[in-house]
Amino acid sequence: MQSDHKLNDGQQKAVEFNGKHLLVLAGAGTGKTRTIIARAAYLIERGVDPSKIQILTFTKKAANEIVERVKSTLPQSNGNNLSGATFHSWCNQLIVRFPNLFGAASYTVIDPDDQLSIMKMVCGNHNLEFGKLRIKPQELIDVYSFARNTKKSLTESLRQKLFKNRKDGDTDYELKTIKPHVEKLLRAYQAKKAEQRYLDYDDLLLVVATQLKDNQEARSILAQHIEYLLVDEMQDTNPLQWTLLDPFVSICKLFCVGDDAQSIYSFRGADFKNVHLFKDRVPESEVYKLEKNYRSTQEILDISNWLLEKSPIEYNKKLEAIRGTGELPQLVNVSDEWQEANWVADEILKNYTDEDRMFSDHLILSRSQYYAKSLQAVFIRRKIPYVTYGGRKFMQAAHIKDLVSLLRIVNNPYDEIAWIRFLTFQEGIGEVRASRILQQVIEKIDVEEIPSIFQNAMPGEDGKKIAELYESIKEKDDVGKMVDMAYEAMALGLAFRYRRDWEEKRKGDFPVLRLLADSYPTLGEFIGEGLLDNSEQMNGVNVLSESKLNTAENKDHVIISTIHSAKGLEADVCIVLNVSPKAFPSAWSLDNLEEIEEDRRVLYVAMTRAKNRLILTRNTSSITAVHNRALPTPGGQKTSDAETYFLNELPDALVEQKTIAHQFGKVRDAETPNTIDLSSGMDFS
Ligand SMILES: Nc1ncnc2c1ncn2[C@@H]1O[C@H](COP(=O)(O)OP(=O)(O)OP(=O)(O)O)[C@@H](O)[C@H]1O
Repeated sequence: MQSDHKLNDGQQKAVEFNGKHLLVLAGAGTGKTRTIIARAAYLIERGVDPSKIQILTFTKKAANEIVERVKSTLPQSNGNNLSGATFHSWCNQLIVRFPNLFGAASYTVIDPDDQLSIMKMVCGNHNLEFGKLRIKPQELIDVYSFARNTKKSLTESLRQKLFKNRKDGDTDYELKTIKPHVEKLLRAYQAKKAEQRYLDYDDLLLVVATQLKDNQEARSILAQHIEYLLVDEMQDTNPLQWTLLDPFVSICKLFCVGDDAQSIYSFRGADFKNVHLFKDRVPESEVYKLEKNYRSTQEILDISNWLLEKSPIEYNKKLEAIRGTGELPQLVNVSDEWQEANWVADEILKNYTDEDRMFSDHLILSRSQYYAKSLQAVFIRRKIPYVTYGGRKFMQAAHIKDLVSLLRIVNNPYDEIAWIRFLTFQEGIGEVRASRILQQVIEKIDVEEIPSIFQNAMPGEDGKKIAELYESIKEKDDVGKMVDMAYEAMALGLAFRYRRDWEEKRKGDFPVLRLLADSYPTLGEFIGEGLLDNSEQMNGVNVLSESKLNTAENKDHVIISTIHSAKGLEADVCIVLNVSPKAFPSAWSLDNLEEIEEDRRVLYVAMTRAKNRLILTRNTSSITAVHNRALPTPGGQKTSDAETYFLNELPDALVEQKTIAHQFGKVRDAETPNTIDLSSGMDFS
């Protein structure tokens, strides 16, 4: 066997497991992925028909990668019929392949955007409003999907999704008031789906699961087609997925791998009971453990182990490095995200030139793709090629889309989506009036006439101002200046529309947008790239999106990923951004122990991606900012961001700390503070 296929005794034992069902429960970097790949190859080598092996993973990317790696270990064409898929796409394939059995052949699968459109139709484009509470159609979809995935009641799902799981009298009262209205809308949504023969993603799983549970014939038909089900990332499966897997216990043999300490999808209903209760739930099953970590050096595992030990949950895990010792992880204190972005860029360029590392040796992780936006702007400016994985793209954020809609009209007056967005952004214009105006545009579509269309649409000062704005943006030939101008004109409206989190979250994006715009020669290119980002979703999972510095010839790039999309990834140098108070755990999680612990696992996943060098950055302004804030817990005690901050009691010996000097250099102050004399400078004579 080649070294890439070598297995240790524990892995080998799992691969050759001869019983019925097996769960391999093992820590980060212990070779779970390697084991699942070797298991598939082993079965095929033993004569199992590859088309009777189904590999299930969380993302399409992971499925393809595992299938390709299995094939590469086998003599040519032996693994050709091996199939790897996500739960959703597998169920879709089954529905199509067995049209009579599942009875859903003439149905159309709808994606989350279509789901939202249907819900909007059902709500009549209105948000539900009850006193202070406003429920948007998207939130209704989320509640509906959460309830079905977790198998929780509507009341419980509303409580969890809309009321942060609060259990006080006021919340109960509000819940009771809104529930009948929500129920009516959700039932109407279901009726519309049935009427138009639509299946949303969760329906795919439910159709298959229900049929298999209730119908012995269905089970025996599938038993002829599937012998082995290999499930990756078992800790992130949710109750709905378990309902799907459950009938397969009697249909075929299950081989599942997972790590309870890496369970990070409970917001989507993942339930690591699926691993903890495996033995109880699955008859004739066994659980094997793998304990040796092959990925990281011991110092990286020491800080990761320390983080888990601090948890009230017992994971019984202490990772040990096969590779021995290496560098101490670094904790780098920065004063803001721009300084952080520049420092990261310097570090990567230094590694690239002085240490002979490739760009692709670097993995940069953040909680949200959104957080890494300044970094992306700096990378573009400093010509560091990168790709991004996961998360909502910067250009997809609502406030950015609002502003860009004006630029899109300037760029292409036929762009109907942009027209609707821009027009409905204006106060007093709803979708109906916007469509009427759009009609005029489509009829005239003489670029010269656009200012007059604006004026007709909005009689008075507003229309005139917008018409002038349009003309002055059009005259500019510098994309950055166009952004400036659009922002100047729209800032007030934006600040009002997003008043809930404008200062805190959104306003700071416009300098970034400006910087991004500056790096494009034409408005068309700037907009083109922004739009491209929108088409990167497949099956609800984000796939690769490349920066414009990446051409076919340049495949060496840094990966910027959300931690949630970094499952299974590893890199020589791993930089985790903003490991600051308020971020780990998130300020939003502070009143919920389960969420705090999920955040801990998120950080654990991030840290354990590093092979040789782990760098955590921390924003020092938030260290000082948090100390006065205290939030109540449901039990009434006060906890504060400062108290719950994961790195609070981090032993000095586990990291090397650095503080990055401010751009204009460190000043040398006097050692002790002087006193001031306020009676000087006055002549009383
Ligand atoms: N027996 C082995 N010999 C040498 N290297 C190994 C062995 N097993 C695993 N590795 C290496 O260790 C690293 C981690 O393996 P793998 O990705 O399979 O672990 P994992 O348990 O799936 O990790 P995680 O859950 O953290 O994503 C990989 O680089 C892999 O090639």
